[in-house]
Amino acid sequence: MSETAHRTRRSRRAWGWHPLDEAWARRIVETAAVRRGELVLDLGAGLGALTGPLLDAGARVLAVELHPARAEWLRTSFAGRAVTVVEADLADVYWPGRPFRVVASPPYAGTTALVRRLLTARTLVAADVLLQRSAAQRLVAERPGSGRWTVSLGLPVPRRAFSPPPRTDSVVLRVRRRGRSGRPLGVSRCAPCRGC
Ligand SMILES: C[S@@+](CC[C@H](N)C(=O)[O-])C[C@H]1O[C@@H](n2cnc3c(N)ncnc32)[C@H](O)[C@@H]1O
Repeated sequence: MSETAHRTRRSRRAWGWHPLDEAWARRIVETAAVRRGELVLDLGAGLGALTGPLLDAGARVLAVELHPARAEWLRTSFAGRAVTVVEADLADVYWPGRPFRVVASPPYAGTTALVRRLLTARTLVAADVLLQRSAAQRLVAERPGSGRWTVSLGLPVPRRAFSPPPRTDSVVLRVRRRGRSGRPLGVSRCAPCRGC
């Protein structure tokens, strides 16, 4: 195999993903109940499957994407809208100094470390992160963040929500900061069901 072909195969594996269906992306954003004007980080924004619905919900979005062509696509596609595109590695991102939320479908490799790091952010209010079900279940069992957070399984996202369908089911990991009373703070209830 030529060096170029080898590089292309490697980069396909490293960058490839199963794009999220538009209707499911909208459902994830709707379930997160983002409020108008909130600062929301889309970590691993890809081609903006979640960025678009977040902007439509009135959020100010910080979209982080490492792949240069995807970052450029985001800049062009959402030009003039309330989005800042940051071409950077998630491992190097500093969390904002003001209150923020996360609604994201990050790369599955390294999501557990990402969520753990996220929970150290003083200004994080809430996070809705699409993960492989098994990784999300492990995080819920681990209860990271020393009691400052409620970490639970949210919206189940079936394989058919992606094309092509991946091998495993996914779920939105739902993270909410606890208030003094122990109840989740600062986010309205899940919009569609009003009770989860
Ligand atoms: C699972 S895809 C999700 C894309 C998009 N959010 C969606 O739902 O369709 C993850 C994205 O993260 C990007 N990515 C991979 N590693 C990254 C890293 N270390 N830092 C930032 N972005 C990364 C990939 O280029 C890809 O676009």
